[in-house]
Amino acid sequence: PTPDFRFRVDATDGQARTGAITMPRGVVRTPAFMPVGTAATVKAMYADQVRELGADIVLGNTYHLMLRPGAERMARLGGLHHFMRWDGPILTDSGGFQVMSLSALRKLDADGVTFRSHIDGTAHRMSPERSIEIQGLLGSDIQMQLDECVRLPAPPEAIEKAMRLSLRWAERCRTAFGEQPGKAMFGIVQGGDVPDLRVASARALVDLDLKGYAIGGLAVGEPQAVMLAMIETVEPHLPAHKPRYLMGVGTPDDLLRSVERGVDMFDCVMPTRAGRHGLAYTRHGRINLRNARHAEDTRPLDEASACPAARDYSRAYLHHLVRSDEILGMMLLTWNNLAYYQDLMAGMRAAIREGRFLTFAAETRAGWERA
Ligand SMILES: CNc1nc2cc3c(cc2[nH]1)N=C(N)NC3
Repeated sequence: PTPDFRFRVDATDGQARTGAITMPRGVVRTPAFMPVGTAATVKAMYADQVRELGADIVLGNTYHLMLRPGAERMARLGGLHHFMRWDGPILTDSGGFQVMSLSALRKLDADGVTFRSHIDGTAHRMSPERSIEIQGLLGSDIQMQLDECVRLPAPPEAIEKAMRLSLRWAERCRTAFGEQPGKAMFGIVQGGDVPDLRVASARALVDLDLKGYAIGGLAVGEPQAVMLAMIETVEPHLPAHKPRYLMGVGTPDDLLRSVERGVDMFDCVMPTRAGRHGLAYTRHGRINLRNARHAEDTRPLDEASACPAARDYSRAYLHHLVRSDEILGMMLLTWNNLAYYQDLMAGMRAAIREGRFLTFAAETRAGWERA
């Protein structure tokens, strides 16, 4: 690991790229999938298991951690890495999206957002500066700017207003972040589903010379085609030598199609949340273990997997655990799903290196038909 934050592209295959981000806390192989660790835990997983299944970096949430246990308290306790026993890099979201999607009674102004906690109703204030301060107190390695996320569909004027506010907040976050060797602050491209606004946002953020660029305001219920069109609109305006991070994405198919279009980093609650609801992602496709057809199926989810949850337990047993609402069912399916996501990312990285990405994607999709 190096004293600074560095991104390198090792190989490309069309728009797809594979490489690595090196930081003092470790190396992140790209394309990378970041398991979501919202409340200082990747739900139902030990940190060691998350590492063993191949994740190099996890995501934490400013919004949740500032409410509980509190940013200053987390700092007193030694920071998020020590607290949750994860010694690799951590990326933290800024709270912009969570305030809009989780908090009650929020009031947004040019200076920030005032909101009430969804946990206990207490009032809180988040400004660009406070978001960066909190992410610093948590010990975050990659910090996200505070942005304003509009829910789609929305009138173009509202989308433009939010995009311009987010740009002003990006500048304030960059000033507040200052120079922190080994750490990074990423901007977030906004602009909804309006191509011209997306391009204007991307170009203005690139002028700020940030260390990485997220594409935000997507994966909020829009059709996959719209999401892919926005990536294609923005990608040519982002520097090739800096990471691109698509926030909140996605299904295995979303990942394949987004990597194909030049995205390097992802986070999504899909594999962990689906696991808790009895859904297994496998190379044969998605399997709902609650379904009675599994009641006497002695096969494992995937006998070829290196993950014990996929290889060593019968579908009948997993079906029983899910039907019985047993905690072990959530644990094993979360483990399986995260392992499958990491295997998919590793497969993409190898395929890009060997110049066979499109073949890999086609073969992967073909495998899903046999769930
Ligand atoms: C689940 N979909 C999703 N879209 C997102 C979009 C954003 C985000 C988180 C998301 N999650 N965080 C931000 N700070 N801004 C944009």
